[in-house]
Amino acid sequence: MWRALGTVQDPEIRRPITELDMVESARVDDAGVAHVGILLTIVGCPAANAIEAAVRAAASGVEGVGAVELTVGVMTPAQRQALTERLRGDRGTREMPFGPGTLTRVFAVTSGKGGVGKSTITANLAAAFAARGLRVGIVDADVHGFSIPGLLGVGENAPEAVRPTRLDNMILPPVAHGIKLISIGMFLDDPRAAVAWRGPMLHRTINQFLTDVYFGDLDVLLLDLPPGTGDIAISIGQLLPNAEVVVVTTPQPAAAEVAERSGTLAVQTGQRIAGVIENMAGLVQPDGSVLDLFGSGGGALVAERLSTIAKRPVPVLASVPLSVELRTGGDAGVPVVIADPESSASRAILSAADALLAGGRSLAGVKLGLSPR
Ligand SMILES: Nc1ncnc2c1ncn2[C@@H]1O[C@H](COP(=O)(O)OP(=O)(O)OP(=O)(O)O)[C@@H](O)[C@H]1O
Repeated sequence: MWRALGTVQDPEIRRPITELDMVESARVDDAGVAHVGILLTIVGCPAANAIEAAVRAAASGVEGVGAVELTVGVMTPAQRQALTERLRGDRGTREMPFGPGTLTRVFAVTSGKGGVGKSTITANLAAAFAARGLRVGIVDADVHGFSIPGLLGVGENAPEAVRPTRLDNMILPPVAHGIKLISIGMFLDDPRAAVAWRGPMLHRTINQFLTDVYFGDLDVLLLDLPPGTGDIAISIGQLLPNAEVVVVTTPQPAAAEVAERSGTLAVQTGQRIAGVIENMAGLVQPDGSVLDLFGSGGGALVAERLSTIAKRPVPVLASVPLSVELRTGGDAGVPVVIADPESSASRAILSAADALLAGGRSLAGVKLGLSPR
């Protein structure tokens, strides 16, 4: 029975419920009735129905079990605190786990100006990493123009709950398409309201996202930065000097200069520029001809200039074409990389993700900060 219950994962924490002290009791009586008591983390846990159904299914699959009697309780504050301490593991009470020394690859996706598809690329890169079997998280740091929840289908019109669960001072991020995500949009009473915060407040919010949100052990963390070189980009530079920066630009040569500035800031804060992704490149038309709506060469130009600034070669990771599928996938909350992995946009993004993984930094000397089970 215990083994069967061990196959049930908490959908938000993504660990077996048997490891989270969520199974209070489990026994099978002589009549073949399984008596299972589970403890939810909080009252009104959004995952309650899913957990109950999974527990029932797992218990009834055990040999000799004819019926399942399930009792559902809620953890006491002390049990909850023990759980959050355990989840934080050896990282101590409120330490930020993604700074220098982390085993997680941290990519900050930036652009010189808005509307170049930075958020669309971030969501699709995350989906590409998840498709490669990696554990992926996204911090939507574009607090003034948050769009990641919508792009991954947890926007205001989506069926899933968009309010993250809170376990005392730990925040459990919603999971969409296997990606854990957190966004300022999830904390606003009115997601349409403008966020009018200044630097210190933004800095605190990003710091809190990185510290109090339980991402668990991630292989990759992506940050969707606001366009330009504002307060958030500087905060991320200070908090995560180990982050690798991905610069998104259009093929328009005139856009190259502004994109270059974002890369320059990264170099100044000691971050490594992982590469450039050119987005909105030539549109293949029904007759097979290519329409360069936004010109061409912008990606190569930015990469060349950033190579000079960084004093090391900065590659163009991919050139993603203008694509109706990419746009409609974003509108529908299903990244094109998942919906149509064979489309030309998907192939370009998947190859960019592979190039990013291949260009990994050395882990020599990095402390193994894995959470205990
Ligand atoms: N390659 C592409 N082909 C077609 N449409 C695209 C492409 N890339 C992005 N788009 C569309 O362009 C619009 C802007 O994209 P997105 O919101 O990702 O840009 P952004 O750079 O993150 O903007 P901001 O930083 O201002 O939030 C969206 O409607 C998106 O669907």
